[in-house]
Amino acid sequence: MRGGGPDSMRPVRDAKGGAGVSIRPGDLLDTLKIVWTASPRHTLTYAATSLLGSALPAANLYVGKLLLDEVARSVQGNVTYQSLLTLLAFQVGLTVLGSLLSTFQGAAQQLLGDSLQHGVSRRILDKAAGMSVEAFENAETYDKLQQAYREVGTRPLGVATQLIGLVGAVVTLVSVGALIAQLGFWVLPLVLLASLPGVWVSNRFGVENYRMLRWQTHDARVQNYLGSLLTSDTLVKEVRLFGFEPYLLRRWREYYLGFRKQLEDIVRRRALWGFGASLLSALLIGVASALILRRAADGMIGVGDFSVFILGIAQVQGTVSGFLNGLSGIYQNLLYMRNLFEFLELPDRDLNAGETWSGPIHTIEFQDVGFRYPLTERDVLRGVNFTVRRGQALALVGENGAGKTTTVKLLTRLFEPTSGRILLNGLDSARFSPRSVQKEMSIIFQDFGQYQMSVRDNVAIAEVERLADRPGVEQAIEQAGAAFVGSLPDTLDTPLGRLFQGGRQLSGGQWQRLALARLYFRDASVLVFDEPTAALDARAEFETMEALRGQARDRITFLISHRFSTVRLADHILVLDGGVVTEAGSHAELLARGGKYASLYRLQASGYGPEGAP
Ligand SMILES: Nc1ncnc2c1ncn2[C@@H]1O[C@H](COP(=O)(O)OP(=O)(O)OP(=O)(O)O)[C@@H](O)[C@H]1O
Repeated sequence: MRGGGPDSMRPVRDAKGGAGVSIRPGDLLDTLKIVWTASPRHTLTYAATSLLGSALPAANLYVGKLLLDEVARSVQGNVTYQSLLTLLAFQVGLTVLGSLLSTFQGAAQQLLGDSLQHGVSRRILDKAAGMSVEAFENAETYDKLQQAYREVGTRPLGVATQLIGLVGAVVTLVSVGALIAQLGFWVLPLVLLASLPGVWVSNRFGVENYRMLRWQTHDARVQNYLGSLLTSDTLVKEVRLFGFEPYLLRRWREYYLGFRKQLEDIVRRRALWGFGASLLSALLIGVASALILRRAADGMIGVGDFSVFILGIAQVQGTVSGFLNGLSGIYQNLLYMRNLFEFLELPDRDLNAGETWSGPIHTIEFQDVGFRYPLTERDVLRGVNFTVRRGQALALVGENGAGKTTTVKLLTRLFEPTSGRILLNGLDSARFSPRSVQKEMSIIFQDFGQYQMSVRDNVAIAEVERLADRPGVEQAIEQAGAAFVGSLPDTLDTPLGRLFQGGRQLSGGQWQRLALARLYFRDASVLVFDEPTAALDARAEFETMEALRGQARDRITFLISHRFSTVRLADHILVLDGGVVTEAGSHAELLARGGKYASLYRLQASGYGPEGAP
């Protein structure tokens, strides 16, 4: 798991703590630019229909008032049926216009949302594709990426629609307000005032809710991870056998209970404040109603005016609440956008920066190489020196955590050394672009990928330019001894894995052979085997090592293995201990030296019986 296993899980944090993020002045404009670029046509359509629609409530109120006044006058007999019908036609016209506008508005919103989701997802994926391995191994960056990607479907569109909604609300408020204001100068302020308490409450708790969710991101990820352990097909065997389901469920529930406590706290406080706010609002509306009825009793306003007041209150309240909710919504969405911008602004690691390396690598020399993982306090490699030449195989041995994989990460330019240099053919590797150097290297990692794609894709993605090179794939499969491919229903085109329908699941060793085929498929002068035989049976291991020796003739081979039967085949062996090279030499030399290598070798050999001994 990224960011550590369950042992490194942090406790649920307090929801009321600061979110640690605040929006910047340019964020709104930047967001609008993103929206506009996603689809200018739909942005315009949405804005135009939305703003036109905002003027309709006032028009409706006004026509309704005229209609009521006419009906009242018709009681006295001085109104023609014709004039009533004309007003009705206006009202029907407004209704039709309203539904026409909202139809266009809805369609534009859906299409704009789709373009935005695609556009922003694309930017996030582009960014993720260019991010260093280091960034992925950093929990904070990884959280940012996850959050940005998770909410990409709603947030940017939210800012746009809410902002246009705000302008629309102003149009509605001004037009409806102008009608209400004619009933008396105090009516509008009272009605506006009555809307505020409820809106304040929803605004305040909306922000708090958002902060709570933000704070829960890390813990929610841990909880999700725990859930995924219980639903994973690959882990089910281990989980059942060790029987740690109750532990996982308990941890999962602990996180849930933590979230629940925070939610209950917010819901309780929100309910209390909400109740108080609605009482206050009812009181203010009561006062306004009493005052207006006073004027009606005095014969100063008619039935049409009264309808404007009654319907206007609801309209103003709804619009003010929409306006302020829109404000807080924009704020929350902008907080998300800030996270997105911060993510997009993370320094890129340009894999193409530097001179372009071309041609085979003949020698690799580590000169005093040291390394410390970012944000950590300990050097995991110190003063590592060695030279390896074409045709040679170098084995790295050492106990778990000794620094073997890290050495390979530096060699393959996934990370850069914090001190010292790596020379390729005598030239400083740092001068050359990581991508061009990586082109000369092929690798099978300890935790190699099991791609839920076809057999052919699993092999050929090592060199995507040659995806169609069927003979090349077949050759690599043969070199890797992955003969089982021939008995798959569609041979190279058989889909693999259980994720998708029709996929064939392979055994661990079969997957590993495909990973080996992937390594062979790339035409590289440096081959790196990080535990290449861990999942292979004895025969497969032997064959692999034979093939490896064949391959190694005109290449440089790096081999990490805990199996000494494999390691002894290497020309040169480095023993790493706590990030330092403690012994170096050939198998025979190291045995003769009688140091750590010799003792580890004898320890393992004794496990294999007398034949295993040197
Ligand atoms: N991404 C990382 N961030 C911080 N520390 C790391 C990271 N990856 C590895 N380490 C630390 O670096 C040290 C060397 O790890 P490395 O993976 O190179 O060991 P290894 O010799 O390959 O071990 P193994 O035999 O278990 O594969 C370990 O102490 C490990 O905890």
